[in-house]
Amino acid sequence: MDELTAGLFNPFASEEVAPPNSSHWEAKRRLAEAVRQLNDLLVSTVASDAELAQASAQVEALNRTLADTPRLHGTLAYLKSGEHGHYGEINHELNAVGGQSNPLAPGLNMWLDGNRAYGTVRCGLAYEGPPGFVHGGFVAAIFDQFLGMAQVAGGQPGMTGTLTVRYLRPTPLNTELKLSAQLSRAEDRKTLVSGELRAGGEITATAEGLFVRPSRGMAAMAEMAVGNSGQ
Ligand SMILES: CCCCC/C=C\C/C=C\C/C=C\C/C=C\CCCC(=O)SCCNC(=O)CCNC(=O)[C@H](O)C(C)(C)COP(=O)(O)OP(=O)(O)OC[C@H]1O[C@@H](n2cnc3c(N)ncnc32)[C@H](O)[C@@H]1OP(=O)(O)O
Repeated sequence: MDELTAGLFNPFASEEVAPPNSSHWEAKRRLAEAVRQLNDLLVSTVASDAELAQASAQVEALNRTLADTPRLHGTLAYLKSGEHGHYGEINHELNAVGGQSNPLAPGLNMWLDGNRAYGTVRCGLAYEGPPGFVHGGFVAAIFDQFLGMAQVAGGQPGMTGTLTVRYLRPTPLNTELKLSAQLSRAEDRKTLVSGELRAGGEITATAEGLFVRPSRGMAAMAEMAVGNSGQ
C-alpha cells in the first residue's frame, strides 16, 4: 500500500452512505444536492425566455461569488491541505461518479460485503441518452467506479485497464438501479471484477473490469497529475 491507500478510511463498509466527516463536507453535500436538482430542473423546464434569462443571471452571480472564495484545485490539493480528511474521504466527496459532494455524480451508493460489492444509484433526467433511458456512457462510468471500488477487496487497487460493458436492455431513468459485483481474480498487480446492473429485478447491463496497479504505484501516478487541475 502506498501513500494514497495507506490508512484508508473505508466509506464502503455498510449500506448506509458514510456521513460527511466535517461541517465543510456537510455544507457542500447540501449545495451539491441543490445543483443536482438545478440540472434536473434545467433540462425539464419550459419556462419563458425571460424567466430563463433571470435564472441565468442569478446562477452567474452565484458563480462570481464562489469564484472569489478560497479554492483547492483537485483531490490532491485537498489532501495536502491536511484539513479535509484522508484520500478515501476526499474521494468519497469529490469523485466524478461516486462523490457525494460532486453534483455531476448521480448519487451512487456502494458497499462491500466480503468479496462481493453492492450498490444503488438513481439517474435523473439529466442523464438521458435514448428517450427515457440512461445514456450508455453513464452506465459505463457507473460500472467503472463501482467495479473500481469492488477491486479494493482484492488488496491491490489499481486503475482501470480495460472495461467491457454489455448493454442487454435500455436502463431506465428515475428508477432505483441495483448493482452487484464480485472479484473474479486477483494476481500480482491485476484484479478482474465482474458485475451487473438491475432495474426492477431485470438485468439491463453486465460488465467486466480489469484493474492494473501501476508499476510506479498509485502515489507516483497522482504526483504525475500535478498541474492538470486548472489552477
Ligand atoms: C484513480 C485513483 C484510485 C485510487 C484507489 C485507491 C484508493 C481509493 C479507495 C477507494 C476508491 C474506489 C475506487 C477508485 C478506483 C477506481 C475507479 C475509477 C478508475 C478510473 O477511472 S482510472 C482512469 C482510467 N484509467 C487510466 O487512465 C489508466 C491509464 N493507463 C495506465 O496508467 C497504465 O497503462 C496502467 C496503469 C493501466 C498499466 O501501466 P503499467 O506500466 O503499470 O503496466 P505494465 O506494462 O507493467 O503491465 C502490467 C500487466 O498489466 C497488463 N496491462 C497493462 N495495461 C493493461 C490494460 N490497459 N488492459 C489490460 N491489461 C493491461 C500488462 O499486459 C501486464 O500483464 P502481464 O504481467 O500478464 O504481462
